[in-house]
Amino acid sequence: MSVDDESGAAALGSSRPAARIRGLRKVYGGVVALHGLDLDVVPGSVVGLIGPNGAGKTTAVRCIAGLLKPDSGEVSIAPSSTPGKSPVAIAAQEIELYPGLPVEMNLTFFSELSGVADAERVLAELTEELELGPLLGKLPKDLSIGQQRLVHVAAALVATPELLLLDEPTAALDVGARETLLAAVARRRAAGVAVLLSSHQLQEVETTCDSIVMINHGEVIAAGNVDDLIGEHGGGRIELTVDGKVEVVDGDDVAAAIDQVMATGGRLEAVNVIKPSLETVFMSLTGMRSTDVEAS
Ligand SMILES: Nc1ncnc2c1ncn2[C@@H]1O[C@H](COP(=O)(O)OP(=O)(O)OP(=O)(O)O)[C@@H](O)[C@H]1O
Repeated sequence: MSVDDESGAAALGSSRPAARIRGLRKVYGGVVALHGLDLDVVPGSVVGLIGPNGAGKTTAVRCIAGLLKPDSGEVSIAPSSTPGKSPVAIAAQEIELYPGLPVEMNLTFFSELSGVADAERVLAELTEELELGPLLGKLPKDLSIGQQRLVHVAAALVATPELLLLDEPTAALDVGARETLLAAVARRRAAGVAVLLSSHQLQEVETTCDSIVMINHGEVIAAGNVDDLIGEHGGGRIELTVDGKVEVVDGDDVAAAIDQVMATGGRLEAVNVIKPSLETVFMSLTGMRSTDVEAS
């Protein structure tokens, strides 16, 4: 990773990417995890990084954060435009908290590590924003997995980064905590932070992200504005279960789909109508079914 040495003063409010990724390639032994990823994340936007299990999302996020060395390619991170803020912070997929420190000390430690200005105020605001108050005195082992995840993401937010990398930040969060966290992400976007959000939760990606990069087997299979992609690839589909087998019919005409599938006989057990959405884009481009997507 390189942090550009030009002044970052123009980064906020400009279209200059906070992260500029070109030709990112990573091979593990014989497995090519990334074939040459191109990606920009501009200030004040949230880019969703989506793809099936093993697509290469975590590899990409870790390479961008500088935690993993790519085999080739360029990762440029814009320097911080504001003294006391970090250029980049990551909430990695694996929860990383110091087991011997209560939550408050963990967060204080991470804010000191990043050299954030006015750490006490930042921590107090974050505690209120993410409703962390009841957790502050507890050790990580005494938290639920969802609570640990929230504190783990908070440890990235205390760095007040200008580029925020989030790898499955809402995994294991309940509905309330998920909404609280996504609202915090939206506030940072509004404040000019560039966010890269990797997630399997396509509904939250659809509502939270301005654009997406969809990868499969380490290659980009779609990229762009969420609404444009839904318009282009997200036609509705109908899944009909006949004698335990799922048949997929494209379109939104349920009666015609039933007629088509029942023409060959069999017992109709279930009909699942899927409206155009990021999920239908995902299914159309990866060949997955809705049940696969729910399980992923
Ligand atoms: N340390 C490793 N050693 C060998 N292969 C690895 C390693 N880490 C990842 N891989 C492989 O690289 C590919 C991409 O993995 P990666 O974890 O980046 O995918 P992902 O999209 O984040 O998956 P998931 O959605 O399941 O978290 C997979 O084929 C995976 O098996």
